[in-house]
Amino acid sequence: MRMTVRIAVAGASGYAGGELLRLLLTHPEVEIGALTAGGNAGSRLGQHQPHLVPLADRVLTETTPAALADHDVVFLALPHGHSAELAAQLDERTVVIDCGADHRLTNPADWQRWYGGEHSGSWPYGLPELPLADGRTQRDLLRGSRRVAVPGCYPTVSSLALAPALREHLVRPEVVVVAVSGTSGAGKSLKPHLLGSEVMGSVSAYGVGGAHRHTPELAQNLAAAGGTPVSVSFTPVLAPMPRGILATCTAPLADGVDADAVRAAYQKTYADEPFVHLLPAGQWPTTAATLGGNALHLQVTVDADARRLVAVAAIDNLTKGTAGGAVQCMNLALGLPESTGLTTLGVAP
Ligand SMILES: NC(=O)C1=CN([C@@H]2O[C@H](COP(=O)(O)OP(=O)(O)OC[C@H]3O[C@@H](n4cnc5c(N)ncnc54)[C@H](OP(=O)(O)O)[C@@H]3O)[C@@H](O)[C@H]2O)C=CC1
Ligand SMILES: CC(=O)N[C@@H](CCC(=O)OP(=O)(O)O)C(=O)O
Repeated sequence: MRMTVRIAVAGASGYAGGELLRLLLTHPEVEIGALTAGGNAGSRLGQHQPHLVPLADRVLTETTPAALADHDVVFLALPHGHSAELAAQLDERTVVIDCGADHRLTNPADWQRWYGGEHSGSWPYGLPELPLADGRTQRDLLRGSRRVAVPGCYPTVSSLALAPALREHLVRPEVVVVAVSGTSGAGKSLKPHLLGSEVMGSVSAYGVGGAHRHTPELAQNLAAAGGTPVSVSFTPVLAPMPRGILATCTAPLADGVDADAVRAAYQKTYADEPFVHLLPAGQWPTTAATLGGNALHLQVTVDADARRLVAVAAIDNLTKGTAGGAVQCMNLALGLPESTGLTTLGVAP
């Protein structure tokens, strides 16, 4: 049965907001309502998102509860800390999907340590494919939900790369993740380390030594998968490309585990997942193959000498890593088929 879902996007001038609109424009059940921004309210959307031609002449309005009222679904693509107060003023029946971090962490002490200030509480975590220790997947907690916290882009790719190994107890719960990201992960606002002359022709680590705020989010996800606390060493790396993340994830193998057991577990876990693409043995993910699509490309093997599992995964940080994941969650919340309006097709070369 066809339904018309009226949606609003707060933060429509930003990278995440733009990607949401690119996907929602081809979603068969969606009608696009309010588009809001901060300082850029009053300007044309086409000035900020020239690729969204059908919406070019829409004018951005201020981000207020009144502007977002009377929509079936409100996407919040705002900087951290802006969602809670706004969401509290929206009707409880409205589906609110927050791309920011405000409601991702379940432990208030983690929120205080990594973000500071009062914790606004947690919402169902929007990573449908995440396998859980009790045999369910996270999508079971998202069906019909009126509030969803979309994951950070690094936790999306690295959680799905490692979760099957933890759930099947193929590794010890001590993981190491090194993930290379394109610059759009940092948003549009001006940051000195993201100036063209600083980024071009160079790859650099940041947030080194367990200092990145995605560390507790990843630990939370992997604990949910394995049913036991997981120690996480996470190092993000910035690369001179606009989109894409490649995460290399390793963990010590449990006794007796070999490559066949690892591959079988990953095949079983993701066999029916439309957006997790386990590559044929020997083929390794590239960010280029994921661009513009909602697929996570994954490969896994063992390093027999080092006795470690090695999983490598790639996503488009703005699609599967933000907006595509958010649309999956909207579909689940509304009872639509989860893949509606989404594609695994990338853009190449
Ligand atoms: N980029 C990514 O890969 C990912 C982003 N996210 C999350 O999505 C959210 C948006 O990120 P992103 O799009 O990259 O960021 P951008 O900086 O590109 O966009 C931010 C948006 O928020 C608006 N905004 C900023 N301040 C205010 C304010 N005070 N009141 C109302 N609107 C405001 C901006 O409007 P204006 O143009 O008027 O300033 C803009 O539309 C963040 O929480 C981010 O953490 C999550 C996963 C991945
Ligand atoms: C390259 C880059 O700077 N990436 C961002 C992560 C973006 C992301 O996933 O977002 P949230 O802010 O929603 O958690 C960073 O490291 O802060």
